[in-house]
Amino acid sequence: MMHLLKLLNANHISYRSLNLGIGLKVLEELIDLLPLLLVVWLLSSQHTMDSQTFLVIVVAMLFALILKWVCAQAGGYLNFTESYKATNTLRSILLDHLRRLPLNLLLGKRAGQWQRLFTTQFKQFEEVFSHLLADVIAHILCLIVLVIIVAYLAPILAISVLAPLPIAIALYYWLSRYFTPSIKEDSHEQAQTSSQLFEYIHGLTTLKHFAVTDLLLSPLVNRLQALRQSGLKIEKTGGITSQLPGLIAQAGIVSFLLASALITASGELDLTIWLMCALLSLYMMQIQHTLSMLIPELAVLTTASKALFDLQQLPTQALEGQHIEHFDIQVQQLSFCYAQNPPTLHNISLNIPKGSFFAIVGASGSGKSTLLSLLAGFQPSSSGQVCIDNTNIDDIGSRHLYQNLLHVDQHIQLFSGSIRENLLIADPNASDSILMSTLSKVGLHTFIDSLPDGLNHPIGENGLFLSGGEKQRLGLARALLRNANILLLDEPTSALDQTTEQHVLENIHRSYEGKTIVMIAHRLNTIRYADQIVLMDKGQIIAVGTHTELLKTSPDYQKLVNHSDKATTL
Ligand SMILES: Nc1ncnc2c1ncn2[C@@H]1O[C@H](COP(=O)(O)OP(=O)(O)OP(=O)(O)O)[C@@H](O)[C@H]1O
Repeated sequence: MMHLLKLLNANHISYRSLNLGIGLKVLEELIDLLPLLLVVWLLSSQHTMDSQTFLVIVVAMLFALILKWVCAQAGGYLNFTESYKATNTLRSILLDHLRRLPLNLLLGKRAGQWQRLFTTQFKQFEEVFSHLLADVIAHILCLIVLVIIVAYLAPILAISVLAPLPIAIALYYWLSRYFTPSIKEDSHEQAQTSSQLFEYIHGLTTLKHFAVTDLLLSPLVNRLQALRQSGLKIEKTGGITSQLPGLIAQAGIVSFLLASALITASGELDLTIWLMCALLSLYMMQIQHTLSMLIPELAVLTTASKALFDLQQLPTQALEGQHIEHFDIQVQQLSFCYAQNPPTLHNISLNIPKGSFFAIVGASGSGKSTLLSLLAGFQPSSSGQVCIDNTNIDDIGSRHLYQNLLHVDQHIQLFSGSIRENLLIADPNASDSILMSTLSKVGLHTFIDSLPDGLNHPIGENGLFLSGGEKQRLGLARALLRNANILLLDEPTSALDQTTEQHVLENIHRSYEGKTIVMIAHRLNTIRYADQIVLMDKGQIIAVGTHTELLKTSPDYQKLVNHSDKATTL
C-alpha cells in the first residue's frame, strides 16, 4: 500500500474523486446493514408491530434499495473511470520515463518483463482502485459500525466477539512472510515465461532450419513447469494466509457464546439485548470472512505497484540539458564493464574534431561497438567520460543530443507501416520528391518505382517484407534525411554488395560534408580515406593514424589489411 500511495503522490495523481467513489461504496455497504439495524431497533424499542409500521418499513426499505442502487452506480462509475484515468496517466508517465532510460537499463529487462509490466501489472494497479480498495475499506467501516453498536449494547460481548481478532491479525502478518515472497516469485516466473515464449516464437524459424525445434521447447516446458509450481505455491500460501486468520477471527462467535454463558451465570444478561448482539456478531463474522479473502488479494495486486514504483526509481537521462554548438568529440580515459564482467574498454582517450571522418577497426570482440554505443550516450561509462563540445554527454539533454547525433547499426529497426512513414521518422516535413531523391542515393528508387503503391508500400513488422539489404538501405536513407551533426555508423552496409555499398557510402560522405562521422568497418576498403583510423584490440586503442601511416607503423593494421584484402578478393 505504501508504494501505491507513493506512486500516486510522486506523479501528482489526484485521488479526490477516487475517495468519493470509495465513500459511495462504503455507503452502499452500510445500506446493506439497514435490515439488520432495523430488526435491532425493533427489538430494542419493543415496538408493537401493526400494518402501519410494516408499511413504513416497506417504504424505508424501498428508499434504501433505491439509494443503494444510486450509490452502487455512481460509486462504480467513479471508481472505474477514476482508476482508468489514474492508470492511463501513470502509464503515459512511465512510458515517457522508459524513453529516458539509458539503453543498458532498457535492455537489462527481457521483452516479456516489459510486456508484463505494462499490461498485467498495470491492470493489477487499476484493479486495486476499480474494485478492491473500496471493498476492503467499506467492509472495515461496516465492521467498525457493528462493533460500536454491540459495544453500546453490551461492551463485554463486543470485547468477546473481537477477542480472537488480534491473534488473527498477528497470524496474518506472520504468514505473510511466506506469502509475500511467493507473490514475487510467481510474478518473476510469469515475466520469465512470457520472455521465453517470445524467444521461442521468434526463434522458431531458425530452429526449424536446423531441425531442432525441441531445443527451446524443453526449457520452455521446464519454465511452464516452474510457473505451475509457483502458481501452486501462491495458491497454497495464499490459501493458508487467508483461511487460517479468517477461521481464527470467526472463533469470535465461540468466545461470544462463552462470554454469554459467563454473564448468564451471574444472571445479568437481557435476552433481547443478547439476541441483538448475536445477530450483529453473526454479521460481523461474515464481514471478517470476506475481509480475510480480500486482504490477501489486495496484497497480490499491490505488489504490481511496487514494480511500477521501482521502474520510476531507475535513473534516467535528462531530456533537456546543456546545449552544444560544436560537434567535436573528446573521449577521456574511458573504461567500461558490462555488469559484473571484466572491463570491455580500458582507458580509452581520443579526440575527434568536428567535420572529421574517423574509422574504428579491430578484431571481432575488441570493443568497437561498445565504444560507439558510449559515444552515442546509450550507456554510462564505468569511469572516464565522453564529451561533445567539452560537455559531458550525460549533461546534454537527450532530446538535444539525439537531434544532433545519429547512431545507425546493422540491425535496422523498422516499424510496421509504409516506406513513407518509416522515412518520415527522420524528417517529418520531407516532401515526396525529397524522399525519392534520398532513396535514389541508397539505390532504392527503382525498387520503390516498381511497387504498385510506391512510398505507401507496407513493409510489415520490422520490415518483414523487405530483404536484408533493402532494410539496411532504408535505414541509411533515414540517416541521410536526418543529416545530423554527428553520425555514428556501426557496420551499416554489412548486407550490401560492394558496388551498392560504395554508392551509398559516397552519398553519405557527400551529404555529411563538414559533419563528424565515426564508422566501424570490417571491409577496410570502405575506410581507407578516413582522416584517422583507430585500431582496437582487447578493449584498448593500439594505434591511430591514416591508412598510409598505419601501414608503415602498425604490424597489426597490416595484418588486418591483408586479411581484409584477401576476403574482398574472394
Ligand atoms: N550486452 C552485453 N553484455 C555483456 N557483454 C557484452 C555485451 N555486448 C558485448 N559484450 C562483450 O563485450 C565485448 C566487446 O563487444 P563489442 O560488440 O563491443 O565488440 P566488437 O569489436 O564490436 O565486435 P564485432 O566486430 O564482432 O561486432 C565482447 O567480448 C562481447 O562479448
